[in-house]
Amino acid sequence: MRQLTKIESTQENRSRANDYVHEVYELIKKRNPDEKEFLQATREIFDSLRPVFAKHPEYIRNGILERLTEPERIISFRVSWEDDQGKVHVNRGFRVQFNSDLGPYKGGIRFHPSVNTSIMKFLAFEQIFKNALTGLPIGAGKGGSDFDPKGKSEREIMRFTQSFMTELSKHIGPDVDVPAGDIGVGRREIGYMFGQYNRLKGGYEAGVLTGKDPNHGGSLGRKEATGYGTVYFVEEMLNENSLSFKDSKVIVSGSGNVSTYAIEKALQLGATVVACSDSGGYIYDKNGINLDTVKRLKEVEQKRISEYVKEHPEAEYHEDCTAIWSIPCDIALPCATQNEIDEIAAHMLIGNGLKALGEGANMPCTIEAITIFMENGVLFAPAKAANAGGVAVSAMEMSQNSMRLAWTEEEIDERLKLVMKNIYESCKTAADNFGKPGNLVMGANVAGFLKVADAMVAHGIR
Ligand SMILES: NC(=O)c1ccc[n+]([C@@H]2O[C@H](COP(=O)([O-])OP(=O)(O)OC[C@H]3O[C@@H](n4cnc5c(N)ncnc54)[C@H](O)[C@@H]3O)[C@@H](O)[C@H]2O)c1
Repeated sequence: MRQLTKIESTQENRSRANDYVHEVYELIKKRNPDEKEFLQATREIFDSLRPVFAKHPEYIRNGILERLTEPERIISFRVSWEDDQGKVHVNRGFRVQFNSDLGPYKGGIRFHPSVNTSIMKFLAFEQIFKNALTGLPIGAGKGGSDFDPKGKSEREIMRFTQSFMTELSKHIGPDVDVPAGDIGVGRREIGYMFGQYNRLKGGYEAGVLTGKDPNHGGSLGRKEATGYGTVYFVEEMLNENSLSFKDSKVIVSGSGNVSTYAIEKALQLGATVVACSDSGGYIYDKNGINLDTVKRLKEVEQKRISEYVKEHPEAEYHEDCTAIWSIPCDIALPCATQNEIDEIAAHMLIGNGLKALGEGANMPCTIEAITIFMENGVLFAPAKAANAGGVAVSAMEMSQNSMRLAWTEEEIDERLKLVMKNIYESCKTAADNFGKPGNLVMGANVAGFLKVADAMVAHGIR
């Protein structure tokens, strides 16, 4: 009889959890009908959380999901600036301060014409779980502008960035909100933002931004952290399954910050990277691409990846960047942008023998593509976990700034490796505990959620 009551109550909890998740998702859809990327990000998380609510009804009582999916604050502002010809332009700036239960808001700034409220919200929402997974004291935010840096002069970029920071500076601070870079925002833009912030505040607040130049308050190893961290995480996953990067054929999309250092680490671990891309197209070299050339073209000369074949005629250039996924490989590392791998790309990769995929970019695979990978036994490292190395080293930069000291590159790399290993273990354990062994998508969502949900319960309803 007692046994029966227990089973009934378990079933009751399960159905209450399903109803709760369904109701909250319907509410979010109704409230944000046009935000397709944000809805995609929430749906992907919600699917993982049903067993958590069945086991922990206290999260339902505390309205965790309703609160967790509504940003604490969204700031939207005008950014006016003058081009080199004296013409006035107006862009829109954003900062989404999503959740501060684990620390000051933390997350990058993106400059890209596609930036809108939905993209900012999806990125800031994902950041909640990612930052929680690092185990470091950071909340979650994201910001940016629909400004397109492509084709702009150095001075135009500086004027725009200063104008952007003039407004943003009212809403951030070392203990409030600490932005970093993302697409279109690298060390140069962070430098201009940092200069403008300090000018406006009349002081030197080293901890207000991360991703700074290591010669001026930045951390060694930050530039490399996301790409290296992704490869460290994927290597953990491969080793667990008696595989490794050594002698593997790898494709990395993009040729920006994350891609470059994912390529570098994969090469160091003995892989051959046969292709990379930019938004114009991709290069393919069956013998392995030359990273020095990619770095010079992208980091120094700011040129298109198509220029690569002028120096390496043995390589091929193709204009459609999405066709990069038609090249056979053992490991795919999408490191460019959201939704770059859909069902068609997933089927092509699997047909060509893909064994593992690590998401270096944020949400690079559609939900349908993820399902296809999992159903076909591809080892899958989700972005929230795999690309958390960047924000982890950003948090280390905050620590160094507070202590007014600098750790060595070796110290940072050791800490990064440890963080990525711990994230892998937390994801694996959470997946085991909630009945989906080996499912790192579920593991990452659940492990990140538990950390932030417990803090939200502890901090009361607000
Ligand atoms: N920079 C970080 O520390 C960090 C941390 C975590 C996650 N991310 C995520 O990683 C991704 C890349 O960020 P980044 O900092 O390297 O930006 P970046 O601007 O340095 O590089 C982006 C690269 O992607 C290319 N690209 C853009 N759209 C493309 C497309 N449709 N197909 C192929 N290539 C395309 C660009 O040409 C560029 O080479 C983003 O999703 C970002 O949110 C970045």
